[in-house]
Amino acid sequence: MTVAVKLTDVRFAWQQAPVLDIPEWQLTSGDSLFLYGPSGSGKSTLLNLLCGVLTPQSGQVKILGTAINQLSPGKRDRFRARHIGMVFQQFNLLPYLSVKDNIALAASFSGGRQLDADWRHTLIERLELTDDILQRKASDLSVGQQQRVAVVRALLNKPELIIADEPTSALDSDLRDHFIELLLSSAEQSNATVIFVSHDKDLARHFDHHQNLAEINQVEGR
Ligand SMILES: Nc1ncnc2c1ncn2[C@@H]1O[C@H](COP(=O)(O)OP(=O)(O)OP(=O)(O)O)[C@@H](O)[C@H]1O
Repeated sequence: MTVAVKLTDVRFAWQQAPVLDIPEWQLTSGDSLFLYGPSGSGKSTLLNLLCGVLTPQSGQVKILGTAINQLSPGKRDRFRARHIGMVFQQFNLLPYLSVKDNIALAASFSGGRQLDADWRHTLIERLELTDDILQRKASDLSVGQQQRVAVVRALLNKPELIIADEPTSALDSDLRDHFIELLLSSAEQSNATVIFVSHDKDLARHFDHHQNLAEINQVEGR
């Protein structure tokens, strides 16, 4: 069993206000985790530490054996592009580009990885992005369609770690379940580790493990 994520003595504060104090936390490669906790408890902050968008004031954030918080900003960006797929609340699609071009743009950030054209095709089919959708501008899509494009983009480069932050908040319950099944089965095909944050506890049943952030975070009242 290899370790995908390992945090040691991680502390993070926003302007002197402590948000996270995590003595130790780890995830095994290929696991899927549903992470929950009340609003303001630090879930998004933790995800941003995992993908190196934020760095902790102390401690170590190891992703796939690399201490991401100790890399220079440029190396961190390259590491993220190569190894981490992110599906966040705002899908970060470029509104004036077509869906096809949004996907092509993600492929160009592959961090030097060779794009697998068959995998791209499989993802587009699984997430039911029809030719009509592929030609449309991202700004003309429904929220559900944008979410599906965001998943294709996140999985395209076969990242070892997939981080999703409330990606299904705008979907009805049938679409939501379908979306998660697609996300998880696509991740499984590339043996990726998945961390999924949501307020909706009903979604937990899709995941191997469930954890309340309060179980690993020692900051009082979070
Ligand atoms: N950019 C920021 N500047 C200052 N404080 C921040 C910033 N982002 C978050 N915080 C604070 O950090 C704490 C944790 O916020 P975070 O967004 O990580 O929580 P969360 O669990 O993801 O919440 P939610 O479920 O509502 O999205 C909150 O008290 C929040 O006000």
